[in-house]
Amino acid sequence: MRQPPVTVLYGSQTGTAQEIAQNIGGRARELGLVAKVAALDEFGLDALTPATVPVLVLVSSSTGDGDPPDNAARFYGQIKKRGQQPDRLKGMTFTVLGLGDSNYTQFCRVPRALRSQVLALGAGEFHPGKDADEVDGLEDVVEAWLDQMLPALKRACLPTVAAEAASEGLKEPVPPEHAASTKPVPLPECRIEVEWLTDRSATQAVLDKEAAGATAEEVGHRDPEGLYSPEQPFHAPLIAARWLTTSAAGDRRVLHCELGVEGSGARTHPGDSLGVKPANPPALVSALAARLGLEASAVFDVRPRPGVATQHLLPHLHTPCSIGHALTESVDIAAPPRKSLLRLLAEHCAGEEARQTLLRWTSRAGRDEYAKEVLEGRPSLLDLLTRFDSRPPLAPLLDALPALVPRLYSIANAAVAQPGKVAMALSIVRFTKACGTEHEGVATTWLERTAAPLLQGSWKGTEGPTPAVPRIPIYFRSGFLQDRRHRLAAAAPGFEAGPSWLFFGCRHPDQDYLYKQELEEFEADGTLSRLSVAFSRQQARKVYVQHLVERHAHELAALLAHPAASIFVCGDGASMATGVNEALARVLTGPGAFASGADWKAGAAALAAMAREGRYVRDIWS
Ligand SMILES: Cc1cc2nc3c(=O)[nH]c(=O)nc-3n(C[C@H](O)[C@H](O)[C@H](O)COP(=O)(O)O)c2cc1C
Repeated sequence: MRQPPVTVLYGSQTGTAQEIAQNIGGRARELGLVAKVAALDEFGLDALTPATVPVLVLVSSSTGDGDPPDNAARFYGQIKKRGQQPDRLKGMTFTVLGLGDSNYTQFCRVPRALRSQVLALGAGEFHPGKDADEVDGLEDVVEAWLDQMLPALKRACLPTVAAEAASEGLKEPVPPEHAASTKPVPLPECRIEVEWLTDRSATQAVLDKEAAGATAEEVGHRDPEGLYSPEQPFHAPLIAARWLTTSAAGDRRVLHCELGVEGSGARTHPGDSLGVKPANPPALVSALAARLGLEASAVFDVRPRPGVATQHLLPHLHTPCSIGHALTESVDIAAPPRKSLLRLLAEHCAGEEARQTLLRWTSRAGRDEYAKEVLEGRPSLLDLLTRFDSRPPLAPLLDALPALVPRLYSIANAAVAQPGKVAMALSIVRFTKACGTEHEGVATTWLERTAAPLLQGSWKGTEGPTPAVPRIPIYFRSGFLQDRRHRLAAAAPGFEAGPSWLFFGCRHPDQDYLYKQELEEFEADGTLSRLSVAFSRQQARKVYVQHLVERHAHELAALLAHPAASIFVCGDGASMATGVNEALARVLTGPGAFASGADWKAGAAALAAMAREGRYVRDIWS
């Protein structure tokens, strides 16, 4: 009897789930199984049948506010549609690994929904799923789950007749790989072949189309509902830009950009965000193409390798396209390379020592080295190719590189106050890495370059470059305030608004007090009942917003006792949101919790209840 194949499908916004899925595929192959790996949208719901996919492993993250990653959005929308045949997936056996972050209100919403839909359609589980939380650190949890899941996967793949005979030998799970294992991650399977276009006129037509940029039809695209996507964005002109920080703020530079959205049909709300599709820095693109020995103007197409039957393979590549275009617009070349990519580089190193180093970094024993050299050191793909003298071929490289995905920015104004435009504030990311080269944040430096004529005062008219602006709802702080001001002005006579208190944090009043003028106006005209600003670097001791929350614990507790009281937190998820969460939990535990250091579990439960009721909303990033 033929062995059933394993299908590993992933939904991944920033590449973590993709990396884990590739790793599962590789390890399944090492166990002698036939495994294929694809993004959920590459594979497509139509192809998901018990006959084609008898054994399924799903790995997915969530993005936005519990939304599906871009490469899973179509599949997710389809599988959640009502009216599907209830036993469509009967006979399929599956498991789900969810990746999430419990700082988000909708923890693991997408993997959980995928699991319940696949179950509802009649499939059964061969192994219990797992929700892995960034807060606990993904690696240990995922590795422990894999150690248990892989033997179960092998058992699930035994043909039924053979299963009975062999089950004796497999009763004991395959022993977990030892933490100190020096075994490198498996080499990712390359699913594509590259075909170079040699016909001159066909090549020229592709280059001309790329040089012309978005067509009039694309620029003119309007959705009647105001709904846009990375594939069909609304092309918004950049109409204004200014710095929100002074030169005294040193390396902290925050840029305010305004985009025209007149006629888009979009109705943005406080808390919504913008997705902006950036382009990689031109200098990095040319240097990378040169290092790989490729002409930026060479045009290629891709086709699946024999045996790879995936519906929409690498849809982000938009082939046929030029090398320059693919490296600029389609793949993420600036992110720290994942282990599967390092494994590929190791295969194509000139020297054995370099190869061994890279292989070690991908193994469990080399985990600390990987963390130090790659996660902390942040070398780009180019840095590593240069350092290790590696030259991988184009096809596996394109298959291994994550897609260049839109970056999300909270909307910094309110549609009700400023109809027809959306604003965003972004910190420019640029620093020198341990290896000595510069790291440029892809989207922020691209927006800075795009806004340069406005910043230098050399702007003519309002026609400008056209960043893509899909509508992705999450929360934003300043939008909330402007919205409140207008709601108050428009309120019926006698309407009494409750109090509003903003805790705002920055470094120094003269350097990075973002939107100072607007916030002070809000306080003066009563939009805000109270404004408390923490300047972390104005005095010797660091003061952050969570310290102000603690300082005002009694007054805050009284306000939050109101059954309609709401808390909105926006900003850095790594330290601010965690610190504020703890401070608020203490506030809600009751007076004296700060002074006595009492256990604040009761406060944490009260916060969780507020989150469930939509009264504790966090828009955070790290
Ligand atoms: C902008 C953004 C929004 C996120 N939203 C959620 C969410 O709503 N729920 C959740 O559990 N995790 C959320 N996360 C956490 C990711 O799911 C988690 O970091 C995951 O490991 C990312 O995997 P990926 O790289 O495959 O996308 C979010 C992360 C980011 C950056």
